[in-house]
Amino acid sequence: MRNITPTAVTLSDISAGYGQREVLSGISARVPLGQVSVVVGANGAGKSSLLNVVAGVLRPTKGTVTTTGSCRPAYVVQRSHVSDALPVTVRSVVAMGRWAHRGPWRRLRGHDWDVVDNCMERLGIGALARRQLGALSGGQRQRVLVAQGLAQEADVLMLDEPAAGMDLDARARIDDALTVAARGGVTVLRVTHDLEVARKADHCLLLRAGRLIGQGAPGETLTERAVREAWGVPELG
Ligand SMILES: Nc1ncnc2c1ncn2[C@@H]1O[C@H](COP(=O)(O)OP(=O)(O)OP(=O)(O)O)[C@@H](O)[C@H]1O
Repeated sequence: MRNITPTAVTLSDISAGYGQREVLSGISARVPLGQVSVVVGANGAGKSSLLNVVAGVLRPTKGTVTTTGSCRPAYVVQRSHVSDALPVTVRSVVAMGRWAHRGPWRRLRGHDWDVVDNCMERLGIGALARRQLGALSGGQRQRVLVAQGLAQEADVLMLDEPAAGMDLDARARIDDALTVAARGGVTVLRVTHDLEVARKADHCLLLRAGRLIGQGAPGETLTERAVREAWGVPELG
């Protein structure tokens, strides 16, 4: 008998879009508790939109999102959504992640700073602690945002292409940090168009043109045929 992990988030027959344009249609899927799940597919397939529906940022026109048990969310945006001019240090940005526990502008306690420093170490940005966010490279900045997400110690951590444009070392750091978080009980849901990342996840949701064409363990879901279909590549011969 297969061992089915409990579900953290259930999507039932979700449709969503922008204005009159529907970009997600009839999506029913589950996000398993305490695992790393990926939303994978080609450009424009609707990955970010689906993440936004789960995060409650984009309201579905049809269907429901239900969560099980404790479900405090954290959402890590893409670095391009953060202003270069923000006059704050790296450590302060990561510390903002603790507002989820202490409330905004409240004095952080010793434990909060331990979490902040630990999250920076996990992402390999400890040495950047006193630098201004705006003075960092794109890849460094993205790691700061992931550290901020981890510092929230959320139940469900959602990330939109957290490793986009990064070098191998930074990507490995992010992968490891997310895996460790999941092993600690956090439900991780990340968007990626990188098949290598998707194959290493515990669970994947494969999208094509706004529809779910597969879900489950990557080994079973990301077959050559399914990948060809998702990327619109015709079969040879
Ligand atoms: N704010 C918006 N307003 C209007 N249309 C949008 C908006 N955001 C996304 N779309 C459209 O919705 C569709 C799905 O976009 P989405 O960003 O969800 O896809 P994606 O799979 O994450 O793409 P990518 O890999 O290129 O980031 C696209 O056709 C896109 O043009």
